[in-house]
Amino acid sequence: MQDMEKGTLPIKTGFAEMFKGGVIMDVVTPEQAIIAEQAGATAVMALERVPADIRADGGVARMSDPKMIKGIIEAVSIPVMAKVRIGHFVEAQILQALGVDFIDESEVLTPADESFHIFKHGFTVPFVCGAKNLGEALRRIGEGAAMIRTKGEAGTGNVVEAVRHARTVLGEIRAIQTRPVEELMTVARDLQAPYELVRYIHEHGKLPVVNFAAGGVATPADAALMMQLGLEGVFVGSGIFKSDNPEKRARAIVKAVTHYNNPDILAEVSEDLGAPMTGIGIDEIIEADRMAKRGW
Ligand SMILES: O=C(CO)[C@H](O)[C@H](O)COP(=O)(O)O
Repeated sequence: MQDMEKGTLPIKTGFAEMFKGGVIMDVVTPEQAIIAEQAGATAVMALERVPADIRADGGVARMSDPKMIKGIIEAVSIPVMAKVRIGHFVEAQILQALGVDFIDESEVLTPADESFHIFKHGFTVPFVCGAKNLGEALRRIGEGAAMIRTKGEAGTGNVVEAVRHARTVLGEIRAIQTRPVEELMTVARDLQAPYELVRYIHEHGKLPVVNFAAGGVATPADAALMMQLGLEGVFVGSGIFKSDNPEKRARAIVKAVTHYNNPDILAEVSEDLGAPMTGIGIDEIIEADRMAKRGW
């Protein structure tokens, strides 16, 4: 799609701005990618299994087969993202060589490195990364992420963790704005975040990159909830293609994100969608299976 070979940080973050107000959908086949594009997705995330299936299957989840990613790139005209394991910079080199438009360094896959994330400034392709709190978001931005998303708890169809992470990040941003400037170095120390980025938050009251919701969004109401909380767009993985009527649900979620403040439209698009994916209660997940705790 876009030539990212000379991708500087402003080009990468500017590209992410184009997704604002939109829905990015996980797809596992070219056919699903076409459904997503026709429903109005602003981008697709190409992967072999949606998070609900990764969770159900267990084992090691890795970067998808390049052939499958190429098939999806050929099928659609919207940007195509794909996932690498946390810290797996060789998987990222491969995806960059394939020409994907964005890389998700994702906790949904099995981490390759427990201590170190990818040095994303070293790539021309832009990256999106998950975060549970502001410190984590700023560390990823410090490493070069051009976009942030809440981690939520992917593959559960349960929005509660995405809400928790969104409220945490946005609440921490508001708290920084109230601090006098001389306290910001201590704030940076406590958050384990780069000082210059804490200064940016203090001055602007927002992250320096686009901030999306992800992990557990399954209904139009979930998507609108994340927007009303203050996020700038939504990733939906399992919620669409693990539901009864993916075409209709995909269109409904896109409309819900566009009209997130209009309850009449939200009521209309929520009607007769067929069964949503079966969700999982967060308490039903054992600690070891929590995807959100991967990465730091
Ligand atoms: O990293 C992601 C963005 O594509 C995940 O796939 C996303 O969090 C999806 O989670 P879910 O399946 O719960 O919607």
